[in-house]
Amino acid sequence: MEKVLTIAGSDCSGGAGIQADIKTITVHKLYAMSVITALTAQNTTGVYGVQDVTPDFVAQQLDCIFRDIKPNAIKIGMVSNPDIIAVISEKLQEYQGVNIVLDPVMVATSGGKLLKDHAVEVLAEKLIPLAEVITPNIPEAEALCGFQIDSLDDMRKAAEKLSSIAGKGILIKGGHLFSSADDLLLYESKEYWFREEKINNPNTHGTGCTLSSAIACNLAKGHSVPDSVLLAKKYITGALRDHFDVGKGRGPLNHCYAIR
Ligand SMILES: Nc1ncnc2c1ncn2[C@@H]1O[C@H](COP(=O)(O)OP(=O)(O)OP(=O)(O)O)[C@@H](O)[C@H]1O
Ligand SMILES: Cc1ncc(CO)c(N)n1
Repeated sequence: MEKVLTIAGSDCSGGAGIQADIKTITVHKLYAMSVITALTAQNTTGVYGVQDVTPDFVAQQLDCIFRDIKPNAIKIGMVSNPDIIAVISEKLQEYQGVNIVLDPVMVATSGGKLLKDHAVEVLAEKLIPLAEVITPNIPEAEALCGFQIDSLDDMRKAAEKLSSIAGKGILIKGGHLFSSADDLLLYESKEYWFREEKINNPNTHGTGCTLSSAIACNLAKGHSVPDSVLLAKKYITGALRDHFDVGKGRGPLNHCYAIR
């Protein structure tokens, strides 16, 4: 059985972060491991507290995993601050981590900040180049490339700009744009569009975490990058179509119905 590691923050309400990743990896019938970068006190209505793990303890968790069980793919989510980013970058290079999918998490669906402002440049310099695929949503892509994205054509321009800092694939998620949920992958200078109708479901807490860990699962199974994104897009669309409704705010996905 392939092993997938998630390096991310904990969401105590179970919708995003480590919890969403472990559910996704398990539904893909793979073995899940986790390195926790931060504890968050959050639920479907907001993020109420963040407690970062020390960089040394993040390093210790990574050492324990890589000295014992080598992951076939790695998903990186919330990384919180520059020191945590630096340590993850060093360790992934030391242990030659493969199939790295980086979700540059900055702000939660409910609005809470999950990455310090001054950490964006460090993320771009130290982690983004190591990734097989990065998966920014529209606001994250705007923060990384420095201009506003209002159209599918702007998504294309942003992907091209990001290809100068990203190692390989760039997937810009269109979930935050108007009426469609079209995602654009730029991989090996080729464009792939993954088009889906926008589902009228306000419960999108954890969609980004789930999509990136599903891509990591598919890479671990040996699929190509474009095929991994296609399968992950089907997974997320299936989970959204279930119209699961938990909590008082922007609710989570139902992983039990993502693959039928
Ligand atoms: N209402 C929707 N209908 C269909 N697909 C959606 C919808 N909202 C998001 N998606 C899809 O879900 C995936 C995640 O995109 P999104 O832009 O929501 O990520 P995100 O903002 O990083 O998520 P989060 O921060 O909530 O974890 C993308 O494939 C996107 O197209
Ligand atoms: C821990 C964590 N990671 C990522 C997100 C983004 O959805 C979130 N809300 N919480």
